[in-house]
Amino acid sequence: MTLVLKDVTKRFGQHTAVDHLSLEIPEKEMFGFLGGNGAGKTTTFRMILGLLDITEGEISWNGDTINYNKSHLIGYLPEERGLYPKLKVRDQLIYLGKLRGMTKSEVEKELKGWLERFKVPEYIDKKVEELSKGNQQKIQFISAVIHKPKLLILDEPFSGLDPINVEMLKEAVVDLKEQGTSIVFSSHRMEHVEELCEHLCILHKGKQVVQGSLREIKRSFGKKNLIIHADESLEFLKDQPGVISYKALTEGCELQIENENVSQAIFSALQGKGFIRKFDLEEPSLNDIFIEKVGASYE
Ligand SMILES: Nc1ncnc2c1ncn2[C@@H]1O[C@H](COP(=O)(O)OP(=O)(O)OP(=O)(O)O)[C@@H](O)[C@H]1O
Repeated sequence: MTLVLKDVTKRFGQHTAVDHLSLEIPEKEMFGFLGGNGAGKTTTFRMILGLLDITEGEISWNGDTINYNKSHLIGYLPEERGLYPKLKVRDQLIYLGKLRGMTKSEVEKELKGWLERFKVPEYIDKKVEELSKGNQQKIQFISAVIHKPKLLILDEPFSGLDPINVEMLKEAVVDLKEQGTSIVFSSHRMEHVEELCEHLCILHKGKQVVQGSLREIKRSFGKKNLIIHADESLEFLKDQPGVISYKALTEGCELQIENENVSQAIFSALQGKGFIRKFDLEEPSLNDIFIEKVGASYE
């Protein structure tokens, strides 16, 4: 059930939106697509789903192409949310569920379960236009998963949600993954991918700049972050060999260092420099990795 992209390119006229992208997205896993505005995430999803022609390359799932409009095995939360404003939530979901091969009573049972889980059971007979944007998004998420798809593609699932709803949706996504759904999602936010995904890809201007397992990506990056809290000034550490960058914190400093051995030397250099309250060697964040690979700050 692996999703495979082989050397996939999409051009819109002269503009290359996706540039020779090759990926293997493992089954029953959560895969993260990171990238800034216009990086090519939505275009890639639309090609995976068969909603957009591929200019060059191949995409297969279980060795076959995907036709989202004809498959009840796929769920898709598009970036541009597309519910019918005048329809009641119940009627809308029954309509969409039937398109995915469900009966009315199956849809109603699943829908009630999801609305209760999202703590909005009263929305079942409300028109979509009566709901806030964030709550409409929850309904659209339900419409993407109500038929229990095997492959779920979520385009920016957390954007526009308040922190409580982000958590609620994250938990739902993790549960679906544990039940065996393969999930691919895009985000602008590194921390969401860092928290949820085993494998990821960072796109920049249509090109893949990083790809692989989160653990491997961090390990192969080599550099580490060292956080030190102390009573005395630590500015002298700026000039220690192996220190790449120094950032002063209210309680001490954060250093980017070349490798673990440098932390050993810094530990020795701190002897006799007052009371050290914290000395933590951490993996680099995805943000650090992105900045290094793309050479630009990233939000
Ligand atoms: N139908 C189209 N016609 C022409 N250009 C397009 C079309 N769709 C997308 N593009 C261009 O392709 C590039 C990639 O767009 P895409 O929507 O895939 O990016 P994205 O990573 O999803 O960005 P965002 O995070 O802003 O949604 C952009 O430069 C965009 O302008």
